[in-house]
Amino acid sequence: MTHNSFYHIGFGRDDLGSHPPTLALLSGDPERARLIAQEHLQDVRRLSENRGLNSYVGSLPNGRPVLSATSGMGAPSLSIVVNELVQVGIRQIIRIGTCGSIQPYVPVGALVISNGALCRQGAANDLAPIEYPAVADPFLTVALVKAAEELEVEHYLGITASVDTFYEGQERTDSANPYLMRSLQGITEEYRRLNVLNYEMECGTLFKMAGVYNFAAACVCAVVAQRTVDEKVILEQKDVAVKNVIAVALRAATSLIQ
Ligand SMILES: O=P(O)(O)O[C@H]1O[C@H](CO)[C@@H](O)[C@H]1O
Ligand SMILES: O=c1cc[nH]c(=O)[nH]1
Repeated sequence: MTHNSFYHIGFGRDDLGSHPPTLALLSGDPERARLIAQEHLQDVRRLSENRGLNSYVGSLPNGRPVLSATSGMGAPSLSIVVNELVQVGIRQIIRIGTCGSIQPYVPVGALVISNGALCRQGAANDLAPIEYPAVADPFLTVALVKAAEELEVEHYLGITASVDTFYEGQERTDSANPYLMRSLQGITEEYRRLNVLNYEMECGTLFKMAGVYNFAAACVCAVVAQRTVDEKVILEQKDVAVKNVIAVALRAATSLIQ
C-alpha cells in the first residue's frame, strides 16, 4: 500500500506498475476475486484485502494486464469501489456475478448477460435522474455473448432487475421479515411478464456510473436460484455455474481489442 492509496480499495496508481491495467473483472464476492486472480491470471500480485474488498493485479493469457477486484454486495459498496477504480485508471469493467432467474426457461447453471437493467437502486439516484438509462456497453456485451457461444455455455441475453435487497426487494417471503410490503407483492410476476430475466444487486448502478463517468461496463451472472420454482440458492450447482461464468468472462476479456 502506498501513501496515495485510495481509502476503500486500499491501493493507488503507484501500486499498479509501469503497465497499469485499464480493465477490471469485478466480483461481488471477495473469494471469487481471489479465485479468478490466483487460478486464472498470470504474474499475479495481491494489491489489498482492505474491508474484504480483495484486489489483485495480473495478466490475461494474451499478456494484457487486468485487475480482479471486489465490489462487495449491493450498489452503495459497488459505487465506492467503482469510483476509486476509475480514479486509478480503469476504463472497462466486467461484472462477474451470481443471480436469481425469474424466467422458467432460464435454468440454474445457465448465464445471464445483461444488455440493460431495470435499476431500482437508491445509490443510482445520487448519480443521475431516475430516468437515466442503465445500459451495458455493446462491445463488451457482444464479447461476452461470443465467448459463451464459443465455450458452449448456456446463456441468455436480456434485461436484469437490479435491486437493493436480496430478501424484500426480490420478493422473498421465507425471511426474518414477517411482512412484505404490498408494493412488492407480485413484483416478480410483473417483471417476468415484462421480459426481465433475473435479479441481482449491482449492475444497474454500474451501468449508470459507466454512462455518467464515461467508461465501459458489462455484466454476466451465473444463475444460482430459480425463482419461478423456489426462493433458495441451489448450492449443489453453484460451483459449476461460477466456474462457467468466470471462463466466459475471461475469454471475453482476452478477446477485446484494447
Ligand atoms: O455473487 P455476487 O457478485 O455478490 O452477486 C449477487 O450475490 C449477492 C447476493 O447473494 C449480491 O451481491 C448479488 O448481486
Ligand atoms: O436470487 C439471487 C441469487 C443471487 N443473487 C441475487 O441477488 N439473487
